[in-house]
Amino acid sequence: MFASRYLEDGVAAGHGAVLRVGLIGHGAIGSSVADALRRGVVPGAVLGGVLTRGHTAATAAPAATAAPAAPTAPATPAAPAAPSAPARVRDLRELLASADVVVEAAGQRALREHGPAVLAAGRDLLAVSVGALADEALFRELTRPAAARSGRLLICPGALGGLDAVRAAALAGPPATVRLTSTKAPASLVQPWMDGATADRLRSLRPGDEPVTVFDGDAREAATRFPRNANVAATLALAAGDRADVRVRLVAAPDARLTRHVVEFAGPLGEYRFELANLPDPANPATSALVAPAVLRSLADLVPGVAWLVA
Ligand SMILES: NC(=O)C1=CN([C@@H]2O[C@H](COP(=O)(O)OP(=O)(O)OC[C@H]3O[C@@H](n4cnc5c(N)ncnc54)[C@H](OP(=O)(O)O)[C@@H]3O)[C@@H](O)[C@H]2O)C=CC1
Ligand SMILES: O=C([O-])CC(=O)C(=O)O
Repeated sequence: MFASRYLEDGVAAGHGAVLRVGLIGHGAIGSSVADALRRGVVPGAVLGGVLTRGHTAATAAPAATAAPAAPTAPATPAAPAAPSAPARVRDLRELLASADVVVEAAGQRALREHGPAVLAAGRDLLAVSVGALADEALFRELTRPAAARSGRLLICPGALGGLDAVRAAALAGPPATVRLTSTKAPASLVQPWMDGATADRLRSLRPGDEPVTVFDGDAREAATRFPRNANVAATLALAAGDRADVRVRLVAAPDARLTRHVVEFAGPLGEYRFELANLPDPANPATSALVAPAVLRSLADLVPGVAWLVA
């Protein structure tokens, strides 16, 4: 259904059967996604525009009008990167004009700030900063019945995996246990609200020191208190049927070369355990390098005319 809408829009706008992607954020995730789209890694998807606040040095290039999506055939993944500046837009209005789907990869505040307007404009919104949905009011606003507007909120699995099985099993009945244990390098877990002693303790952990549990509680609180670390907790809770009782433990591990997420799920059909050990993104070690490809995978599912999927 949505695919044919993109197809018709694209053809009507003279862009051919392409999916134009608008990006909010051009940091570790956004810049990788933008580069991959330019290289044609997702056949049928093109970069429409990129919106940032221009606060971060690496993303503070002067604003320029976004180029409209070109109707060219997508390159193969092996094609060399197109050396071009991001298709920078000045504001959300300009981004919406250049996009069929908008990807939020900019932080929980950005999802709060732009999410409602994206959906109201009839664009689908692929959210990465899923922890923002721990705010009940925002969740209700972004998930109002589709009849009220045509855009849909799509949740990117991001750094997690196994959510297909969790979603499927949760449809069979409420799970008895849903647990997430995330282990990261200590510096990535330091938060502005922590007292000086706690922050200093985390920063001073050295290889060989014992891991330190920095949080043990529910998914909503985890996502709120660790907005750059525990979006995955909110994602798991939603996949398990919007459960309030998902237990989350965040561990600072001085020896952690990889960011580890362990999902444990027990439901009426069985028990599952998924463990992901992700390389951190070199541009932002708090973010797993898997997240940008996860966005690309989600976008690939939205391209019109796709013949087969592992959905
Ligand atoms: N679901 C998951 O598995 C994961 C989710 N995340 C989420 O993704 C977010 C982005 O991660 P990452 O790319 O590593 O972060 P970075 O800090 O590397 O990049 C953030 C980008 O967003 C831009 N930005 C920030 N606020 C706004 C805004 N209000 N409007 C427009 N642009 C904005 C920044 O530019 P500027 O400052 O110039 O505006 C920058 O380009 C994280 O904050 C986290 O919420 C991260 C990892 C995993
Ligand atoms: O990238 C990760 O491993 C997870 C993460 O930061 C988040 O969920 O916010």
